[in-house]
Amino acid sequence: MSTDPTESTPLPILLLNGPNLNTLGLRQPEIYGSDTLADVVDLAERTASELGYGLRAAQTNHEGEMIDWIHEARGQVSGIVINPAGWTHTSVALADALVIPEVPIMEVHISNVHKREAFRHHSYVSPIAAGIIVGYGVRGYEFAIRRLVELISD
Ligand SMILES: O=C1C[C@@](O)(C(=O)O)C[C@@H](O)[C@@H]1O
Repeated sequence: MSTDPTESTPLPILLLNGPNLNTLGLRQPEIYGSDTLADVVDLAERTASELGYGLRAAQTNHEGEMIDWIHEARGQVSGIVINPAGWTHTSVALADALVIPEVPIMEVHISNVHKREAFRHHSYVSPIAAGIIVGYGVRGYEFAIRRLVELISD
């Protein structure tokens, strides 16, 4: 990475986690593992920082709050990594919102949703995502940030 002080700092990456992901580590560890949301944010911060980016992270159980944050992200972030959790499979409104910031979106699922119930096989977010990382456990967040930075740099 260049250390030229005249070079401007890139806009941060936004990491968004949807409903119930605040309970990571407790919730169905046989599916989601034992890492907590704090561990995920720590991993994401370290990965972003290694690549020269700051990270803003937020989690909510309230769909309208998530949509407001996505609107506010327009012009403020370089790209978005999102695990939409249950809204993946239900929310046209979330997918509509994610187009508004006009930045690359990476969709992450900790579990392999395609190995699970049929209702988890469809995602409203995937058609607008630049890429999807599924079934790599929480390391998927790291891979998503690495890919996001490649996309931003292109
Ligand atoms: O809450 C979640 C988490 C999830 O997005 C995942 O990370 O594997 C998969 C979704 O089906 C589920 O509703």
